[in-house]
Amino acid sequence: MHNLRQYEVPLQRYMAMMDLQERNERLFYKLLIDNVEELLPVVYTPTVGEACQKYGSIFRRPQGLYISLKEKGKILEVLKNWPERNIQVIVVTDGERILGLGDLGCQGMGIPVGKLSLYTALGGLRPSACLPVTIDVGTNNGKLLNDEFYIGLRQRRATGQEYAELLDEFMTAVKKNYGEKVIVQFEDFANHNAFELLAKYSPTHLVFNDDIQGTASVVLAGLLAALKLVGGTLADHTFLFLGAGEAGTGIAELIALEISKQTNAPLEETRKKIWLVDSKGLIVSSRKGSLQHFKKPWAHDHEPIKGLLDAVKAIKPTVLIGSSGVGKTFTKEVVEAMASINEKPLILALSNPTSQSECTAEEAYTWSEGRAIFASGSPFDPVEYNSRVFVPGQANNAYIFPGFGLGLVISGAIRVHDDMLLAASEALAEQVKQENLDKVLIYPPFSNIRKISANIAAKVAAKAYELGLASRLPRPKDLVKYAESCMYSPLYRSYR
Ligand SMILES: O=C([O-])CC(=O)C(=O)O
Ligand SMILES: [Mg+2]
Repeated sequence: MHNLRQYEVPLQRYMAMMDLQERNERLFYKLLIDNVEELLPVVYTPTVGEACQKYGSIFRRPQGLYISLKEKGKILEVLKNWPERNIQVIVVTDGERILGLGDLGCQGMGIPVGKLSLYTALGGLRPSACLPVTIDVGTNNGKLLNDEFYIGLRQRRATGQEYAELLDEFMTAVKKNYGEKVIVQFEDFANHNAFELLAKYSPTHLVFNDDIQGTASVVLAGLLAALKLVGGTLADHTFLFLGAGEAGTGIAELIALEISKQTNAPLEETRKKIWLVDSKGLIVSSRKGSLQHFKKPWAHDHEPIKGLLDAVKAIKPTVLIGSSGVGKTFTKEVVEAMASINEKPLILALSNPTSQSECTAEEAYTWSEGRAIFASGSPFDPVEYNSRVFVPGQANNAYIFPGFGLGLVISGAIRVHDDMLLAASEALAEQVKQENLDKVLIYPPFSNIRKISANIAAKVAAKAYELGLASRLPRPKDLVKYAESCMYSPLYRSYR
């Protein structure tokens, strides 16, 4: 840590950590686990975003497995080339929508690598059981296509049938090579592919889209915890989203599902408390004809409204959620409008990395005169306002996917079910203590994350057993203890 702290530039710390992962994996994990709050922003969001942008020029040794269009017809062979046989989790991207940074082609490899290092450090999966994969179908990023250091195929993205066939060969090869119980986590695909891939492979594979489902679960957990500060039930709230892509519609759907479970009202009804704004304005029924299919459930009856500020004034939300990937969109006027409608406005600026955050923590607290309950996808330091210290929460799927995956592994689950996402949310919300709420913090600190992950894993596994989706029998009695006993620790053995 002493050596690492000599570097002042975050990207240099990232490179030093990647070198360490290559040189001494056990020490890498020991360091990451013991200094999780300090190192998470280095190996993960936000620094991993910059690393992906500059991946070609900082490239030293390959990490992960690249599968390109050139491997078509040979993907099973390529998988067999990977030195580890016993894979439990794959994180795969095609690099088309890396965080809120857009198409970074196969430089997106930083994301599967980073996510999987959290699977090990936060969720306790063995490093050798983790396989990062980047599917290289080209890139539409002109800057990268002309960059002498670009490491991927220099062509525009394959689409349509060519794309679908490559992905299908990959999914088939994965199941053939690793069996039914390998988790495939889709990460940072563009909307048009993300929803389709999830729908297509959910019935036959153990698949999970972190941007749709993981983000939804972590946000729902924060909302459940926030109810202890604002009072009422979820059904008493009105939600407004800026951004109607994977995160926005995924979160909206999970909130609607939870309200429906709590109140026995049908989903079509509970969805009506949730409004979404996209780049063309409020999503309303008159737009239905031209909406992408994943937005259609959110087209409620209302006059058309163009901008976010007018939408806030018209809808009067109690909760404002940013999931558009566009930074600085929660302006002073927007936050002030939220603060004039609500005594304690709940504001979540989820887009990553920090540059894409809808507003900063300081802006949220200052513009709301210290009344906002705020969390963000990327980390922000505590803020002092009017001699009070506010600690912003990090509403990042890193809280959920490692424990969620551990729960799938320890139960031998063969499919993901929405009820498991709800179970994960409840498990995370339970870990928010009064001392956190006293600081207006709606997430627990990351310093306890392995304990949190074990609890999430236990709840997810319990749900898998309940639903008849678990294949590891008999069911262990104490699932928390069992989860903990399965977790990898980078221990140094004593030989004396
Ligand atoms: O990687 C993160 O920090 C969260 C995430 O999945 C994304 O922004 O796409
Ligand atoms: Mg993501």
